[in-house]
Amino acid sequence: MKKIVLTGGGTAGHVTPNIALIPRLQKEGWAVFYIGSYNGIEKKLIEEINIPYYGISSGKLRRYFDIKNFTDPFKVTKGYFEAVKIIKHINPSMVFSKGGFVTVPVILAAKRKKVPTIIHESDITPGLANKIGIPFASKICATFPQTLSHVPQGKGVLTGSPIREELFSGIKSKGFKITGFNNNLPVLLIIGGSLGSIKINEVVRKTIPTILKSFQVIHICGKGHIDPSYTHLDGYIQYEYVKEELSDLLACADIVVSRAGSNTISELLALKKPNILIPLPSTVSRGDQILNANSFKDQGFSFVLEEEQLNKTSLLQGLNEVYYKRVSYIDNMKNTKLNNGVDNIIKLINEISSANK
Ligand SMILES: CC(=O)N[C@H]1[C@@H](OP(=O)(O)OP(=O)(O)OC[C@H]2O[C@@H](n3ccc(=O)[nH]c3=O)[C@H](O)[C@@H]2O)O[C@H](CO)[C@@H](O)[C@@H]1O
Repeated sequence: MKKIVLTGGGTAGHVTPNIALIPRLQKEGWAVFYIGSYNGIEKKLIEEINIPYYGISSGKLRRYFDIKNFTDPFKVTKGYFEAVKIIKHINPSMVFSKGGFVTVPVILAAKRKKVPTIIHESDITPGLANKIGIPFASKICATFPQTLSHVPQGKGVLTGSPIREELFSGIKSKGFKITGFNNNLPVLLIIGGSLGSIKINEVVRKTIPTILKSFQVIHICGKGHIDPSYTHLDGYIQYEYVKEELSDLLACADIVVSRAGSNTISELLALKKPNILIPLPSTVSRGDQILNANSFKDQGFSFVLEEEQLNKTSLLQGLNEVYYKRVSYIDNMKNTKLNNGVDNIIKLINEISSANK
């Protein structure tokens, strides 16, 4: 049986694309294994779907000074030796890496064991872990066409982001049943990235009495960020993180407010959900979400609100504007050439593994 190792972790955005590929890989006869960190979000998400999971030591790679810069290289080195051992044991014919720090030792170990690697880059510019991995990879899959100019010529392939199949089969009435909502007012879904967003949560809660006059609100606020003092409000429901129910919740959402993580926005585009994007600012990231958001705005898919401008007034204006123009946003999204990446990536995996026999 052909064996493939998937790797990626740190945030859900580095795991859900791998999860999207698994059913198709299995259908095509691949035995799937996963390498992630000892305790990252990937461990929970992957073990839940019964894929053999191997944890390795993982350290963060930083471009800035931090006292941990002195200890993390040892963790990464330990992770490398663990990954070499695991890859030797599994003996896969392919490694597929979705990025995140934990993937660096895995890619280096695959190189040492002469196993070809494919990397997927979801954002417009490659993150640090993928930058380190790119020279060792056979191909780099990209969500955005602009990414191809950031990778060596001949290595980049525009595949799109793999999207979990179940997201396309959400049922509106089930979403209503889960939330207790109805058809009387439109539904607004708020999702602050896989970890939530304290800033978005804060402004949403300040504005909620006014928002509730026009919308019913599903608020996915991140682990540990549910505020019990708002649970009594009619038409407002909070979740920390949503798993299989996400498809039904999205099915009943008329518009969405979101961070601009690449996977979430690819999902919103695929499901044609008019949206307001509030990208993670460049003060706390490399600015990848700002590029993602502006690219979606330029294509007429999204309304962008910068976090620096986010307050009660701008949020309410944005909601009014997007709801009022929702049909034109949906029309723009119908014309996209950015597609679900599952087919393209599976094809590439099969091609590279056959060429390497
Ligand atoms: C803080 C940070 O580092 N953010 C990065 C991270 O974002 P983050 O991990 O937030 O990534 P994305 O928005 O890309 O993906 C989140 C994934 O989790 C899923 N989900 C989320 C919430 C929930 O309750 N249930 C659920 O299933 C979404 O549907 C999506 O599939 O990776 C992205 C892809 O490289 C980058 O663009 C982001 O800049």
